[in-house]
Amino acid sequence: MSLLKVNDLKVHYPIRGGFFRRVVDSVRAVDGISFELQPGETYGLVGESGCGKTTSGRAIIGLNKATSGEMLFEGKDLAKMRRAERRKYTKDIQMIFQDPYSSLNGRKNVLSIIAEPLRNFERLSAKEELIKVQELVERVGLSPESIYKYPHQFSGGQRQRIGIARALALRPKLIIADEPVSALDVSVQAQVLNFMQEIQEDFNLTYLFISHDLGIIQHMCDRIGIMYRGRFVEEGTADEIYNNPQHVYTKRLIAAIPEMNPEKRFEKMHLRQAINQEYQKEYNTYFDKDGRMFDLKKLSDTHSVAMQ
Ligand SMILES: Nc1ncnc2c1ncn2[C@@H]1O[C@H](COP(=O)(O)OP(=O)(O)OP(=O)(O)O)[C@@H](O)[C@H]1O
Repeated sequence: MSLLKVNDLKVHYPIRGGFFRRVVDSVRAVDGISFELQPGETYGLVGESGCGKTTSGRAIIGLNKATSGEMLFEGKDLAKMRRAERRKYTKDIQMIFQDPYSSLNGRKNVLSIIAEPLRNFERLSAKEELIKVQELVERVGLSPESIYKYPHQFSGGQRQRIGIARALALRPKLIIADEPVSALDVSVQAQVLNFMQEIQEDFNLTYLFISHDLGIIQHMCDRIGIMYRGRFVEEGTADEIYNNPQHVYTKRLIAAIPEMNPEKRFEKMHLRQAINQEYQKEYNTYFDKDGRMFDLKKLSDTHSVAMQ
């Protein structure tokens, strides 16, 4: 059984207007996406800013309400659960946020920050709690004395490690990582990503990895869903997406990855021009007469694309 099965998920934000602030329209942030996460895999959600990646992650963890659709976690629909029932799953699904500084309470020391989820869910004595927090802090590569320090006393990479320790405290099954390294220096990004891969094995974690950066997604993910305006345009294994992209939008995203090798830059510029021409010439293959994406069509067991 898949760990998480998302079925036709929609999240629409109401737009209110007029004197009575009535709902006059809605933003279709997520407009019918479906995907599954298998235990132990890393699934990447990728797309440009505003395509609905964060909203999808927040709906799964319960920070945004789903307008419709299913989110089956180990077969149980999170979307239909009441608050109290859903709380049980808070232990199993945790989130790591983009900006480790604003997601950690600056007035609390590391001990309180990491102990907070434990206090909410486990009845530990002060000593047991201290031991557990110390183990977690060491596991994420920080010194034992770190627990008495405050977030501003750490570097960005270290703060993200504190966020990870906090997410790990309840031994979750699924971690939703929303742009976990975008706020970090490039030199630190690789360290944090490699560390996330290391703990994935140790803690048996499944990741839903959200990023606009295809380079990072390629490094981290087994399978990838490409989002565009609240919908999927393509889904496949990392290899299928990178080496055999089918949708013009996926091709565009891949061609936009900066080329480090100066000899290949010219080649890449030509590729981008060719894709732009394809976009104009073949528009009807990818979008219907109202400019909407088609539904995903299966090309193989693992590869699907939204084409006519
Ligand atoms: N609370 C909200 N109320 C109204 N519209 C919202 C709200 N949050 C997000 N949106 C809109 O929903 C759409 C999707 O936003 P979302 O943040 O999920 O995208 P994203 O792909 O994660 O982008 P980014 O990488 O910039 O965070 C955008 O058009 C955004 O403006």
